[in-house]
Amino acid sequence: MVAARHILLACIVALALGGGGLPVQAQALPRVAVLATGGTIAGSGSGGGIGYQAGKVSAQDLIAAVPGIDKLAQISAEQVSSIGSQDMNDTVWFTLARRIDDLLGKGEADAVVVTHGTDTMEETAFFLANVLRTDKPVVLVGSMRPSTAISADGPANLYEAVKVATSDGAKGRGVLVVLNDTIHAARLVQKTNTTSVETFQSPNGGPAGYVDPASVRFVQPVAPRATKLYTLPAQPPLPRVEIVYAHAGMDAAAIDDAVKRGAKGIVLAGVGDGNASKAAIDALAAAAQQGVVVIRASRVGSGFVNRNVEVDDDKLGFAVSLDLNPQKARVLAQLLIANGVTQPAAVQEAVGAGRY
Ligand SMILES: NC(=O)CC[C@H](N)C(=O)O
Repeated sequence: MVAARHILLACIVALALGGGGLPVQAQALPRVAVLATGGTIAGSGSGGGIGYQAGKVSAQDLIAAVPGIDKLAQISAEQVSSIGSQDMNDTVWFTLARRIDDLLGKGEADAVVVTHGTDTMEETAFFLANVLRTDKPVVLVGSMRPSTAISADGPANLYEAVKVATSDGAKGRGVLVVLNDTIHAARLVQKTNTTSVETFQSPNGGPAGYVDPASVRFVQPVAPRATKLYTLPAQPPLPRVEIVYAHAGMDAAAIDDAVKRGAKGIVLAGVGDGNASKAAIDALAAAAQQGVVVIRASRVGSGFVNRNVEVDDDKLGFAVSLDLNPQKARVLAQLLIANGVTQPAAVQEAVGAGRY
């Protein structure tokens, strides 16, 4: 009773002082670590021509080119690599994942922004989404025009990425991609146009949200965290998983060769609903019989790949990628195999378990 009265009194005092009764403390800006990997956002050309080199501008210079970014957050910058993302690899991925978990896990930063080339950004985003222990905001950002281009889109995109990373709405959403005023979830995002600034789309669910001068607006609910997080081996590389691209007149050669090269997994970038010629399906079935993880995905670019429609996945020992495109299915297969998950039913369950 006495305790209850004390609490009541404390509440009344707090209410009386609130809204002006107490000195207002200037709120410290959130701390955002920018980890730079290269890409067109750090690209530089000689001017005039269309050519440029990715990954030439340093992390510090990228940030210096964004007016007002220091009003959004206390920014720190680290150079993780200086590559076009066509050269992204397991070594950089391991470094990124460990550094991000360190920065956010030890409370050295409140959010992380990764600058990255756009070609493989969706793969890095999906990889990080499946291995990071932290649930604080991690935002990948890039650009379609180099820093020296007319109307370079990098500075605006970087500004918006920091704005999203520090927004309340980003909390609990895991890894996001921000470009062109649009926010995408790591699982759904895809590069869909070779050169356009609105290249990133989420064809199987739509964007997570939008950024405008006034706000960061999420239009999708916060999805539950991925049920499984994968452990990285002590050292790269991840297990070898190859993508085989289906086409009219396909024979078994590419699949048989992948098995001979020692692939532990094969992802079919199938026609239509993850389909392929009889010769290719037979070769995949033989690979699955030998313990190779086989995931049927699609080269189409949108839509889900479904089980047991034209292909008897149950009988042949295949998993299907659902909404994952071939390049993301490949990353997941690598992580699964590295974590000892190779049975078709367990692979299938893992494909469906991620965060949207
Ligand atoms: N627009 C881009 O970022 C593509 C350039 C480069 N190939 C990269 O992915 O890094």
